[in-house]
Amino acid sequence: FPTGRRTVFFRSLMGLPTPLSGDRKSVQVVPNIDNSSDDETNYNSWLKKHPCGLESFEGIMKGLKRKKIVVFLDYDGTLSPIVDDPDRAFMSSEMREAVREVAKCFPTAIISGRSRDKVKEFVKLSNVHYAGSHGMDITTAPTSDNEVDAVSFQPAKKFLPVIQQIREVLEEETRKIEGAMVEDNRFCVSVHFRHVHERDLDKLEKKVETVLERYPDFHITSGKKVMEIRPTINWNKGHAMEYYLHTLGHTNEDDVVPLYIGDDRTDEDAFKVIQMRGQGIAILVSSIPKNTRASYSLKDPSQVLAFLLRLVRWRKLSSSSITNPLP
Ligand SMILES: O=P(O)(O)OC[C@H]1O[C@H](O[C@H]2O[C@H](CO)[C@@H](O)[C@H](O)[C@H]2O)[C@H](O)[C@@H](O)[C@@H]1O
Repeated sequence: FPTGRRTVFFRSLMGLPTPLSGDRKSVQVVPNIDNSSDDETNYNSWLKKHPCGLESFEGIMKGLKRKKIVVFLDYDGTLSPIVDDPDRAFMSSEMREAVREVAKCFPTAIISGRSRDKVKEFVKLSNVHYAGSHGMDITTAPTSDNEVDAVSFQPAKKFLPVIQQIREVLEEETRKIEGAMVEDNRFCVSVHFRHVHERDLDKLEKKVETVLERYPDFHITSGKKVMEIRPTINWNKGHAMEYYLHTLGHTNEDDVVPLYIGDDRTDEDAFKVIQMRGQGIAILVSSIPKNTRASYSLKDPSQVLAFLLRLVRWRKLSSSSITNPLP
């Protein structure tokens, strides 16, 4: 990176304000001035470019009655609100029921940065497909009660022993930085800094960078107050989405419409795939303006819930109107 870009990159990585900084809960390094009316104006003008998925629902679904919709959902920040403790990012029972119903109507996959086991433990549904580690650990749902998830693709499998080694080194190196937390996401590792004091952020960043110098096959991506260490392979959430479309038998079909809802930078890879396909619905979950490839937006997980419920209602009404067309 040239120095300027590098600074912007690391500032964004550390959650510090940048020209594109997205997370409202970023560390406050500027005086606390009340900018709420500016914020609202900016959000409203951003909404014109990325209209609310609820308000645009009819327009989005127009002409899709006979199409095969395949639903993809991110977990943190989409199905569950962002909370302080990653181990307590539970989804509500209403959300669980809504996802269960969605999955009865459409093939549905959850693609998360978490380890697959952990996200499944949170979601607790057997009728959805799960992909953990940002799509690097893909399974398909059982087709009968006595089956288990079938592991279908793990493109980073050969890195597994090294990833576990990196996790141990990071745990050791960051142990003395108060608030830092290392999370094992199986094919990737998260270093959380939500609770790290601002004065220690640089130190943490340098420690993680120094560790990674020893592992040239790995790189860091950034999420919400988290550094994600992952193997450098050409595989992301967008590839995972395409993999599912292929596995579910929807390759090259013109009438297949992927619908992806996600809140984070890693979800942009899936939005990009949808944009390139020229068919599909990409929805960003955000309560602040963000640079995104998604066409639509939802403010927070409560709007995601409302959208999913509406989707189920729409499917039920549209299938009855297809089976029993009006005279
Ligand atoms: O792809 P996702 O399912 O969105 O996973 C991305 C990361 O999500 C989790 O961290 C984020 O949510 C936590 C709980 O709300 C929050 O405390 C943390 O600050 C956020 O970054 C998860 O813990 C990470 O491992 C995932 O990489």
